[in-house]
Amino acid sequence: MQLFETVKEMGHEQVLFCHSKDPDITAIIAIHDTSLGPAMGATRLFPYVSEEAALKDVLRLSRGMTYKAACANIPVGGGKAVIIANPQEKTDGLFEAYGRFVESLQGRFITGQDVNVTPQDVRKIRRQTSYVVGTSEKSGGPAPITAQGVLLGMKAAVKFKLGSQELNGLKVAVQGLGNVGSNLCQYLYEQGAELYVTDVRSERTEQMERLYNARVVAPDEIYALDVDVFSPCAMGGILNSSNIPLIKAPIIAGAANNQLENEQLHSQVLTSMGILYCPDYVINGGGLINVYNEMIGYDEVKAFKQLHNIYDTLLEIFGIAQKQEITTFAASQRLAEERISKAKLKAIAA
Ligand SMILES: NC(=O)C1=CN([C@@H]2O[C@H](COP(=O)(O)OP(=O)(O)OC[C@H]3O[C@@H](n4cnc5c(N)ncnc54)[C@H](O)[C@@H]3O)[C@@H](O)[C@H]2O)C=CC1
Ligand SMILES: O=C(O)CCC(=O)C(=O)O
Repeated sequence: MQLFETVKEMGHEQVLFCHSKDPDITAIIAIHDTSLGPAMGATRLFPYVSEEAALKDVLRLSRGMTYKAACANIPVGGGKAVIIANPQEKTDGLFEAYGRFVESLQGRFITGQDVNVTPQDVRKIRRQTSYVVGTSEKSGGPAPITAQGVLLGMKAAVKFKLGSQELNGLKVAVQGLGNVGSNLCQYLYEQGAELYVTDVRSERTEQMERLYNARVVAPDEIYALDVDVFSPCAMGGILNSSNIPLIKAPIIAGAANNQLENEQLHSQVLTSMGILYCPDYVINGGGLINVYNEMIGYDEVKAFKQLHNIYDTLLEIFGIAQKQEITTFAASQRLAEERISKAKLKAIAA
């Protein structure tokens, strides 16, 4: 990867490569855009197969956060961080050392919990820096509200595609039953949806089967199910040229960040197949909305009002895409870029 060429093209302001010897830690913090406010984005811990894979992930995730904030109308910028490590090897020292790197940015980057990082881990990061969110008992952590946002987005998509926002009796396939996916299963069950689930961890699938009468399928069987909605809630890059042709669901509405392996190509393929794709950074904005509200002084009513915008924003995006004959991904990008430009102009004028 040509690093400077890539960051210029993607629009990043700063990429910080973090290393300490004792404890041994390797992490990357990417700040995409701070023109609307400090960069917010959670920290992911993952045993990446290569440094390039970690870098690619953090660059895409941080850019997605800029668009996510704009679509959610939240005055913050986009950032994200990845710690390259095995989840089995997490230590207090690792999170404390990472916290010192976050502190060194003096509030340009504010972080929280993503894949393989728990609220308890975030408390360890907080020992070294105050620039963390998602530890408040008051707001309940970002995952349940992210799942609520996905549910709202799914209702918008079902209304647009099938004519009614009713989820009762619809078949929904959920991939990934972690913090977000398991909450989503609960809400879908409460709405009367029929659940099909998969995870690489059998204890998670067993729990969903027991609690919500979900039908369990193998990880590679989830794509081809004859369902109404496919909800990817595991890792990114899971919609690619080999599995998209298998998808029968007319709607894709899930929480995972960076679902499309190749955004331009795969959003086009989905559109040509008549599949309505909910852009990930719009439908999964609930976590950001939650931690932002936590940062400014948590007010549940205000947070839920902002969360409900996900429904309207998605309907607006679907409308733009239909009218302009573009993909929903391109429509969301347009909407976000317009909002960012307007906010920048307003800031200059003030
Ligand atoms: N936690 C939050 O509030 C937010 C999360 N997201 C995104 O949503 C996704 C899920 O986040 P969390 O639930 O917090 O993560 P998590 O780590 O708690 O859950 C992910 C689950 O996916 C499973 N999984 C991994 N690979 C799989 C595969 N190939 N097939 C089936 N299952 C697989 C894992 O075993 C795990 O149970 C991530 O992409 C994250 O970036 C986005 C916005 C906010
Ligand atoms: O939890 C956070 O810090 C912000 C939310 C986030 O990172 C995400 O939506 O991916």
